[in-house]
Amino acid sequence: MSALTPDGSPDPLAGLHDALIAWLPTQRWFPAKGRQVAGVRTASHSVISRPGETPTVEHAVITVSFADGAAEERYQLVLGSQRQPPGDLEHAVIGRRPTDHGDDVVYDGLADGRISRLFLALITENATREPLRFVAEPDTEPVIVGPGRPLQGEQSNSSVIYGERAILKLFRRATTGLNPDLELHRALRREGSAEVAPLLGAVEGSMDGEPMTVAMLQEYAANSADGWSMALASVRDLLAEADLRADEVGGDFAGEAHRIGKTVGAVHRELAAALGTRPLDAEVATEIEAWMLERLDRAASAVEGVAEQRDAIAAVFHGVSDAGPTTIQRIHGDLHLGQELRTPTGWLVIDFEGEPSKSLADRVRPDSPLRDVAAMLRSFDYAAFHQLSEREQATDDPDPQLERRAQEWADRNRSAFCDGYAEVAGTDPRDTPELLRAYELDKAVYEVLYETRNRPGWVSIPLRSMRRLLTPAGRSER
Ligand SMILES: Nc1ncnc2c1ncn2[C@@H]1O[C@H](COP(=O)(O)OP(=O)(O)O)[C@@H](O)[C@H]1O
Ligand SMILES: O=P(O)(O)O[C@H]1O[C@H](CO)[C@@H](O[C@H]2O[C@H](CO)[C@@H](O)[C@H](O)[C@H]2O)[C@H](O)[C@H]1O
Repeated sequence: MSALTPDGSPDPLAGLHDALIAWLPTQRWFPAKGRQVAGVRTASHSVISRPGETPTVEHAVITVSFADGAAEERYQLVLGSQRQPPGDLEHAVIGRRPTDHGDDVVYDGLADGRISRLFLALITENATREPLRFVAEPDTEPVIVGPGRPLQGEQSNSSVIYGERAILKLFRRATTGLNPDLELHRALRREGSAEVAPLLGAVEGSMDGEPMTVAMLQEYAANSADGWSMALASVRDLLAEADLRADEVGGDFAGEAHRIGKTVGAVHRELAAALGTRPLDAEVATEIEAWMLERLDRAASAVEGVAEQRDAIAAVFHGVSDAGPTTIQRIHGDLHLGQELRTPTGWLVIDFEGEPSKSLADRVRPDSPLRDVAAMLRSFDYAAFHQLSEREQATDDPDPQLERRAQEWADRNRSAFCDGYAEVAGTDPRDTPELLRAYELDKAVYEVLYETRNRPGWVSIPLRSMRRLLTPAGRSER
């Protein structure tokens, strides 16, 4: 463990390394939970608060190394420290750090309303606290400055909400370059998109001499519900009513699936207008197939169920080369029902960061919009079979009738989504079934890996879909 920063100066977090090693794996946003952290060192560090202000507020990028020798990863921290922080910050404490005048308690800064308030104030003032630049988007109404409330729940990053008006997201994984979430929200704002929450500001910094996105501020969609919870409620209603068809159950979701399809179609049109399109030519097709195969081989070496089907899946990926004339463009890259919010007036798409495990270069690569469409079709499958997979784990007794009904829900909502998408995008995804199937299988392979690492109890959901997509019946079920 080094006590020096890359420029040779003493590491300002040196006294905290052991505490950070213990704390990181307990954080929801830290993806490498199962792996033992071997060490941390500071890659960059700055103090945001003014001398004498309490609490002291620091921004740091730390480099994390792992006991299994895997590649190091970098994460962003906002830290607060004070001799004796208020008792309600107890849950956020990371550790103690010796100073010249005694120990300070260091904690996760976003848990402290004083610190989230400072971030909002600095964005509103377009302030610079070297090397960080706090920027309000041009022509936005300033948000009334006040403390933020940390968002609870499943997240890859960390967010705070300001009085139902704005939401600030601190990106945890530190990468150089413009974060696609900020980049695409900026582009969509320029297009006047009604399908995303308007961007209000950002915090930008630098790392290794390159720009880096620290955080992003957006309008908060008050009174919204996410598509995943709504879809699960609908499936639950259907499975509880043995005698009714999906269209007869109170919680039928098809109208919403249709609206989501229109929303995704509109986002694709806007992204194409803002950032352009290119033909999916032979060279691009070969590249896309190569990424698919590379991830298939990773999944096959980790999961037996994938290894058994490896060649059959690889054959489906040829659908990309055989697609015929079509285009590529910037896309969302990790769409699912949880990335869609139902507001009182319609649907919003959130979180344009792309798949968390991909490099930035891969996440910003133009791709077929069918990657997003396929990801949504996968999400309808997930929602349909989630309850059944829990039931099967608990009882080990599959119920074919419930399975048929879950499949009925998936088919109904998948087609409603495609209908809505085709109405707005002007192309029907079902007109290129082999290309769509290639993307759907690629997503299922990704999900098998994702679930194996993060939620092993869920892996049966994508494995089941993977098998279905390889059967002749799976081809026509749309
Ligand atoms: N603009 C918004 N308005 C209301 N809630 C939002 C907004 N953006 C995000 N959220 C809420 O925050 C959660 C996490 O946001 P997301 O952008 O997906 O973060 P992450 O990148 O950490 O996964 C979402 O599931 C949603 O509940
Ligand atoms: O939301 P993230 O950007 O962190 O995306 C990752 O996590 C998602 C789960 O939260 C994961 O999505 C998978 O599970 C969903 C249900 O929880 C399901 O609706 C999706 O279809 C399925 O892919 C996503 O793949 C992953 O990148």
